[in-house]
Amino acid sequence: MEATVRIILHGARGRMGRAILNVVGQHPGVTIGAEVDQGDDLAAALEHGDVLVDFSVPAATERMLTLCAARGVPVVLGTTGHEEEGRRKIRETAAVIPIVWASNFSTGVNLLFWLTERAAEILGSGYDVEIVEMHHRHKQDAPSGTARTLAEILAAVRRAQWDRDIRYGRQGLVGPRRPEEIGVHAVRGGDVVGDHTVIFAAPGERVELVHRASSRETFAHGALRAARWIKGRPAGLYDMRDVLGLRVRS
Ligand SMILES: NC(=O)C1=CN([C@@H]2O[C@H](COP(=O)(O)OP(=O)(O)OC[C@H]3O[C@@H](n4cnc5c(N)ncnc54)[C@H](OP(=O)(O)O)[C@@H]3O)[C@@H](O)[C@H]2O)C=CC1
Ligand SMILES: O=C(O)C1=N[C@H](C(=O)O)C[C@H](O)C1
Repeated sequence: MEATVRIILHGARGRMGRAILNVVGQHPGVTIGAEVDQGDDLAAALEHGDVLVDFSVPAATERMLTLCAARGVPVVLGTTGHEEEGRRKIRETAAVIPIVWASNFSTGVNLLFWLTERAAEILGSGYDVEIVEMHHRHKQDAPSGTARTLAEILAAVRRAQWDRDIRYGRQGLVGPRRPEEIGVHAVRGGDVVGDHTVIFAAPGERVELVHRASSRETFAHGALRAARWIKGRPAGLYDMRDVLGLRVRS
């Protein structure tokens, strides 16, 4: 008999919260213990579940993590758009409780992360790399968390310097492209769930790795899979590549 996992859903009335509520019935042993949004009593809600799943806003992260750490509640963290201070809080809290922090919970995007790392290693510095993402008109943060993760992967393989080499969009007399640049471009419009393209361009050829999400339920399934995975883990910072077994350890 499999253990049950009761979810505290933070951001329950949002687009992702609703997607999770739509699919949770397809995950045997996973139930919703509490639904929390802005203005609800998160501290009280934490008494009704084993794992908190968060798809809300970056401004809510600090308090949410403080409460979860105090009560030993593991966190599956999907919210994107944190500044450095918020990112630091997530890393520090992972010393106390287990956190799966993933900019994208879809299996396909996590394969894209893996393929991007391999392609960057194989193609090398002779190829110019650019990332293009497109999302719906309501998205608050840019570039997407997924685009940031892709840029981090490329920067690590190419030993790029983040502040100098990450190039967000281009405008004006920018001059020729420096080979070290990693271009990151955000497009917004309509109801696009989430598209990401990584371009490797050299004289004479171009490789493009593309992922297109057509339903938020793909992220919801991944987040529920992560919730089941994290229950009972030791404190630490994990991501979806750990959950899926795609982590390459050197
Ligand atoms: N990692 C991944 O795979 C994915 C990540 N995301 C990320 O998830 C986040 C949410 O996306 P989405 O669902 O589209 O956004 P929505 O704006 O649809 O939902 C956000 C939800 O958070 C609630 N909220 C706002 N402030 C607080 C607060 N202080 N405490 C608790 N809840 C709060 C909102 O309530 P109210 O409306 O009342 O303000 C709303 O219900 C974004 O950062 C997005 O980038 C999205 C998809 C996949
Ligand atoms: O806000 C969204 O919608 C999405 N956000 C995540 C991101 O910022 O990467 C993941 C997905 O692309 C949808």
